[in-house]
This record gives sequence, C-alpha cells and structure tokens, in this order.
Amino acid sequence: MKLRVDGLSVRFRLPGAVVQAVTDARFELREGRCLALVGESGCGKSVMAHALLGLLPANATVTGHAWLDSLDLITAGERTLAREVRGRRIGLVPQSPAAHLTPVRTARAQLAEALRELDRPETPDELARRAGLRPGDLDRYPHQLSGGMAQRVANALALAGDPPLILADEPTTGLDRPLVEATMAELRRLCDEGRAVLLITHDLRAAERVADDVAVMYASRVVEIAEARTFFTAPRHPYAAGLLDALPTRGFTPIPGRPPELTRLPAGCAFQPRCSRATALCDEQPVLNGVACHHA
Ligand SMILES: Nc1ncnc2c1ncn2[C@@H]1O[C@H](COP(=O)(O)OP(=O)(O)OP(=O)(O)O)[C@@H](O)[C@H]1O
Ligand code: NI
Repeated sequence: MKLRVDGLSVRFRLPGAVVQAVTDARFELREGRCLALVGESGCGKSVMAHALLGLLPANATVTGHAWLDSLDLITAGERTLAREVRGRRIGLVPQSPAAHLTPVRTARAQLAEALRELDRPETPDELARRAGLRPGDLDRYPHQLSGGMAQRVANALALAGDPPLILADEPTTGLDRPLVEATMAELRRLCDEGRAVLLITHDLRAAERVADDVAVMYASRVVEIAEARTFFTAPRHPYAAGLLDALPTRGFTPIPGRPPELTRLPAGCAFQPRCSRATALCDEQPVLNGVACHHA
C-alpha cells in the first residue's frame, strides 16, 4: 500500500470569496508508517483528509492527484469511493466521533451494520474488543457513551473493514491523558501490524510518541516534512520551530500574531508577517524541498 498525494489543492467557493483550504500538497505514506499532520486550527488538515475520501461539500473544487496504489482518489468518482475505498481501503476516524454516531441506535447496532455492509465475518463484540471496548458498552446509545467510549466506537467503525490506511482526525480531542496514551498506543499497534496511519493532530506530544514522519501545515500548505526524530530535535521551518517552542515542556513561547485568512493569502510565504527571519526573499513563494523556506 502506498498513498502518494501529488499537487492536491482544495478551494471552497463562498459568496464573494474563495477559501484556499489546501494548496499544492505533496507527501507519501507507506504501510507500517505513521505520518503526523500537524498545524494550527483551520490550516486545512481535516479538509485534506476529507478530500482523500471524496467527502467534501458541493462548494469545493479539488485539483491534483492522490494515488492510492494505482487508483487516483481525486478522479475516482463517488461510486468507486463508496464501493471500494471508504471503509475498505481507507478507514476514517472522524474529528468528532459523537457527531458521526447515529443517536437513536446502540453502538452494537451501528457496528453490526458496518460489518454487514462490508461483508465482514466478525461479530460486533469481536470488533469492539479489538478497539478496547467491553461487550457491555455496546448496549449503550451514543448519548450514554463517555467521550472516550464514543472515540473507541468510532475507532471500531473505522477498523471494521480492516483497511490498510487509517485517517485519524484529532483522535485524542477531549480525552484525558490515560485515554490519549491508550489511543496513541493503539494507533502505533495498527502501524506495527502493517497499516499506514495519517494522524491529524495539534497534540505535538502525541505526534512525537507515535509518528515516524511529520508534515507541518501552515495556511493551507505543507511547509515541512521530516522524519519525526529529526523534526523534534531540529525543526527547519521557522513556523515548525515556533510550534515546538510553544510547547509547555519547551519554554511555552507562543508564536506572535495569527495565521492569515485563507480567503486572502499572500503571493509569497504566508508565514512572513510572523517570522523573525523574514527578508525580501519571502515575497516569493518558497518551494517545498523537505522544507518550504528561503532561510532553512
Ligand atoms: N464547506 C466549507 N466552506 C468554506 N470553507 C470551509 C469549508 N470547510 C472548511 N472550510 C475552511 O477550510 C479551512 C480549513 O479547515 P480544516 O477543517 O481543514 O482545518 P483544520 O486544520 O482541520 O483545523 P482544526 O485543527 O480546527 O480541525 C478553514 O478555514 C475552514 O473554515
Ligand atoms: Ni480538523
């Protein structure tokens, strides 16, 4: 299994404005690897994941390619995505699991339906056990599930079709530390079993624990891609360095300023107004060659 995202861009048309949510994204992800996609709220992480699955609303325009082996997810069409990709080749752990569960049906009924649709021989109880749920939890309705349990049900749903690629969108939001640890250990186990995981998170500590590689997004663009070990010891993009310096364990120094509006992105480096190293060079868009910065 290999995912190769190549020049992927997403635009949303709004009345009187265009949102550049993802711009010219390029990265690769192979089986057995976990790639953490990090960056501030609103930089385009979830939109990228939804683009891969054909789950964007009608006001979105997607260009570029995303090769899942020999299938281009961007041109594949709804029928192929629905029949062959979603749940079978790519599992999505959504950003707000509670919102993705059907309120009027028990967890067991929802797992059973997913397994039936995917023609899986497993029972809901077997699937639940793999996701760290007890069979008794399955008799609950979504509103009776704690945040952690809803997360596990969402994980179980994402794993129902045994997909080789998992997109996990903020899988630890709202969880307390022990559950964060458990979820991260689970994602790592999925990789070690040979799956590929795209972990979307703003929890850099979590990313450091499980990721093999890190991609940093800023204002719709990937601005740095590196092996996790290298990234966490020596980030190259000034924005990446700023993110790490903002961690409580590393000085708690926030990056000054705010990201730009995605409806009004500058022609050059979008981080320029917040960057202490900016020069006239930054008026030109830097190309991504591991890092997209004229000074790195
Ligand atoms: N349907 C839409 N129409 C217009 N703009 C949209 C739409 N969906 C998302 N956006 C915009 O696209 C941008 C990227 O959103 P996205 O959800 O990918 O951010 P994110 O990086 O996942 O942030 P977070 O960490 O908060 O989840 C945001 O500015 C958002 O407002
Ligand atoms: Ni998101």
